[in-house]
Amino acid sequence: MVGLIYGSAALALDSLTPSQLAFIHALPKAELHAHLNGSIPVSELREMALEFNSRTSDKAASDLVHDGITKLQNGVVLDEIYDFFNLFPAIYALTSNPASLGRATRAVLEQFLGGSYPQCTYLELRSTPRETADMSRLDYVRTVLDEVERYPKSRAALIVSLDRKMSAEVIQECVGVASQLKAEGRRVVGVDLCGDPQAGDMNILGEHFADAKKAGLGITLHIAETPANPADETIQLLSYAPDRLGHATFLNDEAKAIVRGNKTCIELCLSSNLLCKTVTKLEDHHIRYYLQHDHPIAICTDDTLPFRTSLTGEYALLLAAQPLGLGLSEGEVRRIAEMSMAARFGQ
Ligand SMILES: CNc1ncnc2c1ncn2[C@@H]1O[C@H](COP(=O)(O)O)[C@@H](O)[C@H]1O
Repeated sequence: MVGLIYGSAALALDSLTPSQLAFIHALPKAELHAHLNGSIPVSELREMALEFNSRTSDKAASDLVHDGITKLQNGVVLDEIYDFFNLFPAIYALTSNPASLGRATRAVLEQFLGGSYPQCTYLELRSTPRETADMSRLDYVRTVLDEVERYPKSRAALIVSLDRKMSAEVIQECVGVASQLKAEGRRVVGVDLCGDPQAGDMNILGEHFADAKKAGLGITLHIAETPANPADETIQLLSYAPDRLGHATFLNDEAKAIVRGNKTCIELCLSSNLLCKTVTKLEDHHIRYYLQHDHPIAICTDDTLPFRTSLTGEYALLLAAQPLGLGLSEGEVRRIAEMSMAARFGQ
């Protein structure tokens, strides 16, 4: 199933010739940066919302869900990136027990890996373990893994996300859950740091990332996603020796030198950055810098639900002629896809 897409990615996709589209479909590529609760197909979420509202007598919860889903269906317009995080309470109300979380995960996996033209060859899905009245964080991760592991190892794996707002105790619990499940042979391949880019204390993270590394997990961090992220925070996050980085939009020269020296793969999400207004226009996107330096990158979707995009759409933004796309050659796009496959944690 390929979800409907809108905006820049849809325009770029529409401008491609049939042979260019066939080229993108045939390209082996990895989706390495997709947040589970931000990637639920809107049709599935709408059904889940109808069922939720028919069951609940909690008027406030029902209104929250109704308003949230209506917004997502109509297309979200964000004034700035911080508006984005307000979308999640409505979605979280719908994925708060093992049955609904499993159902949402199945739909996300099918969206990326199913159909005649799967969006990607391999998906490294990520999600933040949530404790609710109906599940512990361990139950949460097990529920997601049960769905991920329906696909072969060569197609799907899970990254456990840590939210910047989590306390040290909860971070320790999440890294413990990820390490335990990996040791049990479950398909957890890494940990991520995500959430509101201005929240949290980045000083508490070092020992937990060291533990994750010891457990054999890859580390990816959302870094310098906004201009408000201070340079010393970025340098501190880089000192945790991440294997990949998300966004890395506002790196200064010192940070760029470290990242280039370590050849750290950058997960780039073009539509996400444009819609969150951290990048003004496609031609100004920091992908250009990394391409100029032949630095490892992976093109990813981030959150297909609010950003109304798909991985095929994001690749169309690479290939489409300017001004709809970056006008890269098929050779350049192939090289980018190869870099995404080379940066998988679960190889
Ligand atoms: C715009 N770019 C972004 N920057 C930072 N964090 C993001 C994000 N997009 C999503 N998330 C994080 O992922 C969670 C949803 O998926 P899961 O509940 O984990 O499956 C969001 O609540 C947010 O913490």
